[in-house]
Amino acid sequence: MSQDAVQIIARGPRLVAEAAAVAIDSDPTLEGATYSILEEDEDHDVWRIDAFPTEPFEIDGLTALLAGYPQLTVSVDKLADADWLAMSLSGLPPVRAGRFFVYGAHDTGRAPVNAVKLRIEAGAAFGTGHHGTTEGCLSAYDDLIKARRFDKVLDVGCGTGVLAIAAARTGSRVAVGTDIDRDSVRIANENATINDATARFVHANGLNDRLVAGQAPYDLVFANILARPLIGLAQDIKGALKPGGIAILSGLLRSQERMVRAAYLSRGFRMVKRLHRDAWATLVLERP
Ligand SMILES: C[S@@+](CC[C@H](N)C(=O)[O-])C[C@H]1O[C@@H](n2cnc3c(N)ncnc32)[C@H](O)[C@@H]1O
Repeated sequence: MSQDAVQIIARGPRLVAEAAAVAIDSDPTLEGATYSILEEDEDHDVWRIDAFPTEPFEIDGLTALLAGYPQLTVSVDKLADADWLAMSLSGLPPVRAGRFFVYGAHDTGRAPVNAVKLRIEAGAAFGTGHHGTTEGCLSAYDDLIKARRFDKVLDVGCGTGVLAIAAARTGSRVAVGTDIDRDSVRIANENATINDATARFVHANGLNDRLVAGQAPYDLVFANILARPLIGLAQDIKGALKPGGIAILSGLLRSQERMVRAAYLSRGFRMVKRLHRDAWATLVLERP
């Protein structure tokens, strides 16, 4: 991470903010830039993009891209400390998603008795439960396990490992995850230990790993990554699932739902459910 970490904030109407978010997703040079999009003021149609570029070329790329949307008001603020991510997470409140209660060390003792408690230390990884995509995946999963048990679960793009850990803690015998980011894999394995969960995480691109292949076929695959990789991985995810198995997909914007859905429906998947959180969509699909 560069010394001068910045936060770029862009505010404007939903359609414009969503179009800018799609443009960020489509720009291969901005693949590593983390951002979120959410509704800030429902009454006045104010949506907000928060981007956290870590390299000078990402700052330049994002600023130039957002300048192409004159209806957005853009500000670039220096963050006081290079450890901005840890700082921003340390004060976050716990999250309740279905039966799951996701909390950090600072919230120990606040968990309700009847919840499945997941203590997640994020560090530099994504997945505290606060993001609409993680929360959407956990809520969709919580709903499914009311009626069905998923013996083997795969989590593609595990981040903190929160999704596979949730599965391991609710009866899945096998819970494995992959991430292209080595720090995330380390953090996810640490979180598995903290939560006494038999989940295992490996460094891999998509499903491309011997452990992942060795445990296939799966009853359920989580993939909370971006729209483009979700489309690119459709065939691999189908190949890794049992017939009748479930894919929970997130990381896509509502505006990208149709194209992601098409990639899976064209392979015979059936749409089971979709959830919306802020601008984000979570899709639940069943393999033929
Ligand atoms: C949005 S985060 C999701 C984290 C967590 N699963 C959750 O739901 O909160 C996406 C994660 O996918 C990882 N990722 C992106 N592309 C990937 C790929 N092709 N293969 C494996 N992991 C990938 C990123 O490094 C990041 O940790």
